[in-house]
Amino acid sequence: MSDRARLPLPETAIDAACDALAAQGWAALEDAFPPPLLHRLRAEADALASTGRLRPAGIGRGRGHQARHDLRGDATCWLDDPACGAPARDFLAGMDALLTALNRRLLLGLASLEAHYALYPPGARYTRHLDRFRDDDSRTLSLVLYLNPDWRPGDGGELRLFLPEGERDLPPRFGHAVLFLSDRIEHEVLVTRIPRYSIAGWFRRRPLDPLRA
Ligand SMILES: O=C(O)CCC(=O)C(=O)O
Ligand SMILES: [Fe+2]
Repeated sequence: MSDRARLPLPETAIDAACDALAAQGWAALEDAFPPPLLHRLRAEADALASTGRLRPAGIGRGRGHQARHDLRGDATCWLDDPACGAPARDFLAGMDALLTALNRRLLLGLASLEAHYALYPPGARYTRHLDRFRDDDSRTLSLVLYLNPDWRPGDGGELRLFLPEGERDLPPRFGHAVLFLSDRIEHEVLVTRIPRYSIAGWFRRRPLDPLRA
């Protein structure tokens, strides 16, 4: 079966994710993505890394943007960059279907997804933060998909969620994904000991005042 035929994600996985999002503000999606697509995404991320297309990320937005490698050590490339090809397009097309399903079930009013490949080199981390910018509240639902076939316990790079009941560490295992409410769930990427690959994305609502966005 082609990747396209296996996307959107299985209805059962989407239903379970919506239930978890409504109940607790976050959801793990384990093994919902087709492995051939995951391997193509990882190959594209490797190619971007080896051709210098991944750029050091920063924190904040617009004039508040700063490079702070002590706080955030990943390098990124947006999936709509001309350097990205069919794997990124197939992923984005599948996520369009997920967006529609999320809107139908949870009435979130999501309008678009922005997503980037991210590579955290050994020693990198991303300290505790919320994904919503102070001056832009359109990021609504965060999505992270992990692309690390060789990850083993002890390699680090877990995503730590700060939840009312305590901390929860999610390993960046190949094909695992997590969704969480961007304005609600504080999180942190623990120091990784291996190169850690992912796609991080944000489903956005239309800004309330598009002229100011
Ligand atoms: O890669 C992850 O697990 C989370 C990344 C993250 O928090 C971000 O890019 O805002
Ligand atoms: Fe984040």
